[in-house]
Amino acid sequence: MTPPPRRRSAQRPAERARRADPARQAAFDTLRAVATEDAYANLVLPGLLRERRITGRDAGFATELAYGTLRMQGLYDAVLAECCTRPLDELDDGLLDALRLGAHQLLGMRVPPHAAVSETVALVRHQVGHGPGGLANAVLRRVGERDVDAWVAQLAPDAATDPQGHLALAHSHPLWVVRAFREALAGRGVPAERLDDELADLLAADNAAPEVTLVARPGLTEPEELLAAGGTAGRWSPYAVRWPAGDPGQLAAVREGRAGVQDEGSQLVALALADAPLDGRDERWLDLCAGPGGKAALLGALGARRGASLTAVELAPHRADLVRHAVAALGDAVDVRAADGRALGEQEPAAYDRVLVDVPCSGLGALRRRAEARWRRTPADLATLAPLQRALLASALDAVRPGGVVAYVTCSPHVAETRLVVDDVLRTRPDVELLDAVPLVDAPDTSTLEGSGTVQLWPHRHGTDAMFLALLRRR
Ligand SMILES: C[S@@+](CC[C@H](N)C(=O)[O-])C[C@H]1O[C@@H](n2cnc3c(N)ncnc32)[C@H](O)[C@@H]1O
Repeated sequence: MTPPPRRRSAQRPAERARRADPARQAAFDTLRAVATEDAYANLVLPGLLRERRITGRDAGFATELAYGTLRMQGLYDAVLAECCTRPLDELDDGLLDALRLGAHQLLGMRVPPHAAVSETVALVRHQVGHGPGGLANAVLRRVGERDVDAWVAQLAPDAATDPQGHLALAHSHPLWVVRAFREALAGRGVPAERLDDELADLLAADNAAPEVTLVARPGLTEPEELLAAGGTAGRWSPYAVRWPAGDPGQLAAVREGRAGVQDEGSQLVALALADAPLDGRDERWLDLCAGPGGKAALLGALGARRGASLTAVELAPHRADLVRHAVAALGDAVDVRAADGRALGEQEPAAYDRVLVDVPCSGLGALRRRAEARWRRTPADLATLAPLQRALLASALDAVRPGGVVAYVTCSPHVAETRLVVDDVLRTRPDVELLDAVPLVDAPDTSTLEGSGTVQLWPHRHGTDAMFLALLRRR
């Protein structure tokens, strides 16, 4: 992708400093694309690394620098504001991004302070100008006077009187997200005296780089093939293999669609739907929100082994293409359609035996994967998503036959997207009952709430995304 245009102050060429090193430059360009093009860092950076042939340790450095800086931006901005004589919103945008990168090298990575400062100053001089280079030098020297714990102690609200405000700054999450997570943990039965500790663990897990997990699609390959290539066994899913390092796209099984990259939480919810007890016919499965197709590929593979076909519906045509790609190795066992899932229940009432409705959601359960997401999402998103989630679930329930099972899934633990949606449907549809999903998910502590029947996975407990699952049966 093309890096965003660079703003440069007028100066003679002789004053231009040496180029920044390629890894820092790639991280900087990623931050600029996120800010100016609404881009996703996890899509931009790998492209830049490939294009510029940045590999190995340098690629690892650029990745940690870009993603870590984006995650920790809330904390770093507070530190930078303290160290800068001018308000941050008056700074050149590129300068501010470079300062954030410098702060992460000083406070979040083991970069020697002199290198963190001098390389960032070189980046600023090259990208922004000579004068701002001086400012960057002064600000970063002040940032480096304390370590991250000392900065948190100085700048965060008092943990005793404002525990959530403290955690929000210390773990660099927006306060509304911290509050939503706390409510979600409390709603899952975490006792009051443990809430803030568990909340801190959850926020910390969001700031750690997630490991790559593969799925060996049943019938197409075995986990052994991936283990022999260097993976280690997954924790919960029998099809999961943890991939330690390197590009899994280089594996033949992944290239050929016999395996894929998939979080273990996503595998577990698809497996729970496939394993849910069912009387009678079990031949027609449906995935109502299929793009980009990870769960469709696993369900399609599981179904094919049992003689069931899968229909995969996705609204966005380009995402329907991604689903086609993901399920290509399954041949005609999966029928992919670009269509509005909200209409399907009316178009094909009571036609399916098992239905997955993995609704569009805030993604608050996958913040560790999308470094910038926490700063983009707002509480207003939940209001937009709520009617869509309810309409898709209603359509899924209409599309399933009496006796059939619907899995309502979100990649968010927010009560508005999980419990409230399920409570509403159980209140308004007497033809729907909640099944106990907990025994169908082979992982511990998915519900500390006795008898809730729904499953909540957590990054800090399970190492998965915070997936939510409710299994509903049409009576
Ligand atoms: C959470 S994602 C699904 C992830 C997918 N199950 C997987 O495992 O790869 C939700 C998907 O629903 C799609 N979507 C949104 N509105 C839809 C609608 N009305 N009908 C069908 N799909 C929709 C989005 O484009 C998005 O691809």
